[in-house]
Amino acid sequence: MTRIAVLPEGSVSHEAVDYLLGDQSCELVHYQQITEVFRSTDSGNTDYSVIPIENTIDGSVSLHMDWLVHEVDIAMQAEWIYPSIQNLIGHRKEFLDQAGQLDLSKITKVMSHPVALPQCQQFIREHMPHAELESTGSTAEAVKIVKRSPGKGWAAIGTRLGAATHDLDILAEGVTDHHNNFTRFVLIGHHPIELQRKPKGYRTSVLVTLPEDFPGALHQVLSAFAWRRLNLSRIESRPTKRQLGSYYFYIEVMESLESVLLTAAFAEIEALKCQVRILGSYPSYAYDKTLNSCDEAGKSGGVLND
Ligand SMILES: O=C(O)C(=O)Cc1ccccc1
Repeated sequence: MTRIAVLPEGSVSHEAVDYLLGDQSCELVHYQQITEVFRSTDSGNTDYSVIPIENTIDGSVSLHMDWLVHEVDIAMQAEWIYPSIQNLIGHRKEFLDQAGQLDLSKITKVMSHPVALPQCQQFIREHMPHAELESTGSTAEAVKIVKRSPGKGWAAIGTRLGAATHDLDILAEGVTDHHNNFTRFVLIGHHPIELQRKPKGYRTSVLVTLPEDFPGALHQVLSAFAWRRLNLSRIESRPTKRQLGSYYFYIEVMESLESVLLTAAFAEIEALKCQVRILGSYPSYAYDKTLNSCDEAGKSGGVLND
């Protein structure tokens, strides 16, 4: 059976891969840290890894992008987006006032994944301005730590599945500051994956490194796509880590590598003496909330007082 490495049970990544797979059965292998998720497919222990790479509010997940580029050589085989509708989770009875109402200002520490905390900044500032913030390897790990530490006034930001997995209370739901909050995930592996779901299109991700001392090089790279009417969905510069001021460009094109237009564009870019490294050419799946049993969208956010 296909084995897929993913962050712990109850993490956003776990919900997201469940959603992508639907009824398709695969064995999920859970790891505490994203570096272990990467290594697992790199060493052949699993066939694929689930990696969150971009978020509506926080932008690129730089650590994960850097691992994809510098630490492993594993192709992107699918991408999809999934909503991050986070919840505040804790031991409810710790935060009740004398009237039996939930008082979130009693919370002393909020723990979560570093991508989830910035998504809920305003909510945290408004309801628990004095709480300390602490990053964990995943939202699910934060829930687990809170579960094991009753009486300390700690709370976690995490998923419904995380609260259910660790049998902890949801204190407030939909606590992200912007409700149109999605995360883009990629499935990386050494072979294409057959999914039952129908893709909405194809994408190709590529790294382009410009030659030194070449005025207008980026302009010419972009022209190779533009005049062929190839749409780009993302472009980002990242340090090569070789010397200060040296960057590569991560570019996503909304086209499959089977397109002759795209291969011609890459040939043109290489003729400009740029280095082209293809990270993957893969199907892209749209989000359809009618297919999602975990979906909390549509619920009004707020503190749960009953
Ligand atoms: O920590 C998790 O649950 C993850 O899967 C990483 C993450 C965190 C926040 C938004 C999307 C993914």
